[in-house]
Amino acid sequence: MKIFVAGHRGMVGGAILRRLEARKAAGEDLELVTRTSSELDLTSQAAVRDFMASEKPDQVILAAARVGGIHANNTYPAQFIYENLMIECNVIHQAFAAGVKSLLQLGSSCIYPKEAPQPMAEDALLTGPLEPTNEPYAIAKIAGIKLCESYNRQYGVDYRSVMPTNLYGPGDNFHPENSHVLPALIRRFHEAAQAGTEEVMIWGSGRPRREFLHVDDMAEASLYVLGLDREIYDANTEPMLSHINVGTGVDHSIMELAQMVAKVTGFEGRITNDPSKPDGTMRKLMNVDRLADMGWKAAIPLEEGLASTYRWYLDNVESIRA
Ligand SMILES: NC(=O)C1=CN([C@@H]2O[C@H](COP(=O)(O)OP(=O)(O)OC[C@H]3O[C@@H](n4cnc5c(N)ncnc54)[C@H](OP(=O)(O)O)[C@@H]3O)[C@@H](O)[C@H]2O)C=CC1
Ligand SMILES: C[C@H]1O[C@H](OP(=O)(O)OP(=O)(O)OC[C@H]2O[C@@H](n3cnc4c(=O)[nH]c(N)nc43)[C@H](O)[C@@H]2O)[C@@H](O)[C@@H](O)C1=O
Repeated sequence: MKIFVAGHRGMVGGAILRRLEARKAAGEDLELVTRTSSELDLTSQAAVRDFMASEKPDQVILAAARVGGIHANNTYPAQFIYENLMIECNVIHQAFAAGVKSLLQLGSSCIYPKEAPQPMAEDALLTGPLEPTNEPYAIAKIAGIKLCESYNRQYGVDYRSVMPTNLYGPGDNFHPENSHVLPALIRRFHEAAQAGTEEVMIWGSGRPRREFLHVDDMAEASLYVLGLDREIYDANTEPMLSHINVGTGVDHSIMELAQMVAKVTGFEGRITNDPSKPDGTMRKLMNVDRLADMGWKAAIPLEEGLASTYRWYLDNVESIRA
């Protein structure tokens, strides 16, 4: 089985690759193909066509994307919609053209309407307006679902989509502005604890609620969904609804998260709010019943994942990106 993991240097692609490498080391007959973005720019149609035509993988895992937190999405909307649409169109179409029968792509919980009923089930897709801070990214991710659905319908291939909640873990992006909240707070609280600062500011009101899934759970869920028998998959995905939520089913307010990060990093000062920064969606808790019915549940509790991610951050603080 020859598998192309697109985005293997990223947080999710890296975790998926580690799992596949472990399976290969345990004796599974796997050939793993990877390319960095400088070796293969997935926004280039010609480059992706030539790559797929020459490599002809059996399976493709699409974990490459333009990714970032609320500020990055709000500041670079053109890059978020353009690059993600191009990557999805090129990888999905050229995989099909090269005869790839099985593909898994990653979307995001931001595909659901801003006011979707909580917890958000898969059938909430396209039932209302999106959250403005990440609408361009969400539109691209919805297009990815529809691409897979359409190729499945017209050509009978097996292209599946998973919709992760907010992810965190080793290999995350700790950039002070462009990252997601959890790595941003690890860095900010760590630096404040080291410097003996009395106050740490968190963006927005602290009231929005988010669901956090460890990337190792996400990698396991991705390979689980990809490996499911067609009958089990079909039995759990209605016709025309080819995506599956991946989360924990539990959420926390941003202030609760900040208090947890303060504890882990040893910060003992005050936590204050910066109301000039956007809250974004107030709540986006996933309904994860469908994946539970298929037999998969998240295993890493947030407290444990936070502590191990902080240890990873300490071990890698000199070399992490940003
Ligand atoms: N992080 C999160 O909280 C969430 C992530 N997701 C989704 O999960 C997937 C993976 O995200 P994550 O691992 O966090 O993202 P990262 O930013 O950690 O990694 C993304 C990877 O995509 C690759 N990439 C980006 N642009 C290109 C390009 N033009 N050509 C080739 N490769 C490219 C990069 O490769 P290189 O390093 O070689 O430049 C990078 O390693 C994405 O689809 C994302 O939307 C969904 C929900 C939440
Ligand atoms: C995964 C998901 O990620 C993005 O959506 P988001 O969930 O809103 O992302 P976020 O992690 O950046 O913020 C979560 C909450 O936390 C608050 N917050 C506090 N302090 C910091 C802070 O220091 N940094 C950040 N980034 N947020 C902070 C912040 O104001 C917000 O209320 C999407 O654009 C889209 O890309 C997507 O799919």
